[in-house]
Amino acid sequence: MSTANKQLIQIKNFDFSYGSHQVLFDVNMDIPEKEVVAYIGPSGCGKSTLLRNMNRMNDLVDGINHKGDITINGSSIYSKSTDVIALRRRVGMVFQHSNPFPKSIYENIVYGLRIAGRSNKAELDAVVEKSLKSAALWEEVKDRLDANALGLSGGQKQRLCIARAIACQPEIILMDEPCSALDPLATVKIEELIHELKKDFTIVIVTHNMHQAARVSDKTAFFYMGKLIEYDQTELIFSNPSQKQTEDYISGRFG
Ligand SMILES: Nc1ncnc2c1ncn2[C@@H]1O[C@H](COP(=O)(O)OP(=O)(O)OP(=O)(O)O)[C@@H](O)[C@H]1O
Repeated sequence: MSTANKQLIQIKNFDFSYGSHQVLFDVNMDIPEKEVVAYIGPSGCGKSTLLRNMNRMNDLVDGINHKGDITINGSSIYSKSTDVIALRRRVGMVFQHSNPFPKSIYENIVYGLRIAGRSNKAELDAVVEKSLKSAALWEEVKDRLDANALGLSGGQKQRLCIARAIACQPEIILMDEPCSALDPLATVKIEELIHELKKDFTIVIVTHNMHQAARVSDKTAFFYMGKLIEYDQTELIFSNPSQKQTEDYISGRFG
């Protein structure tokens, strides 16, 4: 049973502000290992901000403040001893608009490994094949690994970005509206991929697409104005939410 999975990520009494603008209020949430959690809620409710805190991407923004904590495997990501680069390797990220580097398909995948000083060709070749297979892209690109990644289709570029994240052997993959720029067919492929990936990874996905949240996730969190209103099994959220705001949102009455 998926509910028996251990809690990998714990978000505790988490507040977050950009300067004087507080955008998250006392968020508490446990995320189980090897499950998919969807963040839903109206625009500006703080979903992406929370996601970007989980690998400290927000550190790059000036004037930010947080209270509370986020732990992974029991260790605070904010502790003085946290190596932020290593954290971002453990907690990979895929963005709304795919962002391959203007390099070959091969070099995109091994980019993180090269930065980490790994240069053994046999090792890199193996990582490229494994990562592209995991991202369901290998068959489409195995004969043109030296081709520029910018020549791939939108859906292929997004799967390449997922493969690039996988190559760093993360435990967690954060996805910020990964399908919003894709056509329905490419979206289906990514959703099927998410099902496969959860065998090996814990996935948190921000989506505006209610059907997508219902299809891909085990648990769903509904946010409204920076507060976590409801967090439960996806089936329950979509069939019998306990909060009226959740019901109004998923039934399209607001947002
Ligand atoms: N870098 C930033 N600097 C200042 N304010 C920001 C920054 N990023 C986001 N915000 C503000 O924080 C609030 C929450 O934004 P966030 O992007 O987290 O919401 P969201 O729920 O993901 O929205 P959307 O669904 O539209 O992407 C918004 O008011 C937004 O304007």
